[in-house]
Amino acid sequence: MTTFSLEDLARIVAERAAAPASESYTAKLLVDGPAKAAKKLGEEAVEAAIAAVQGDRQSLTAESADVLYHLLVLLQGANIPLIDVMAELERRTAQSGLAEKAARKT
Ligand SMILES: N=c1c2ncn([C@@H]3O[C@H](COP(=O)(O)OP(=O)(O)OP(=O)(O)O)[C@@H](O)[C@H]3O)c2ncn1[C@@H]1O[C@H](COP(=O)(O)O)[C@@H](O)[C@H]1O
Repeated sequence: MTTFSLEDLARIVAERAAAPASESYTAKLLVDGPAKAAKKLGEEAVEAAIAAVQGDRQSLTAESADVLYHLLVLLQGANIPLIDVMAELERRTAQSGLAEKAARKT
């Protein structure tokens, strides 16, 4: 059991964004520009999907961590606070995904 949260990681990412790129992978990704972080996020998402299809729980756990970390770096670079994403997710709790999909098709 851990009390470590995505908010905790987002805080670390925000702090490391200001570090020299030679000392921080986070800072290096951000200095390289949004396309670099976006590419890494895409790669990690594909690796997570492959691990899921293969039923590899250990890899899926590790790749999911990579996906979440790289998503937070991408959000940091785009100046989108994690709380905005959480607010969007909270807004969606008012409706089931299937109902939302059906509403879009009419
Ligand atoms: N959670 C992570 C995290 N997850 C993954 N990674 C890095 O993401 C990279 C994953 O890419 P790959 O597996 O493709 O490895 P790679 O081939 O070296 O990557 P590239 O050369 O293609 O960029 C690795 O270098 C990992 O070390 C992370 N780097 C940092 N963090 C967190 O960010 C904090 C600050 O890190 P720095 O910014 O490096 O100080 C750390 O203490 C962690 O809490």
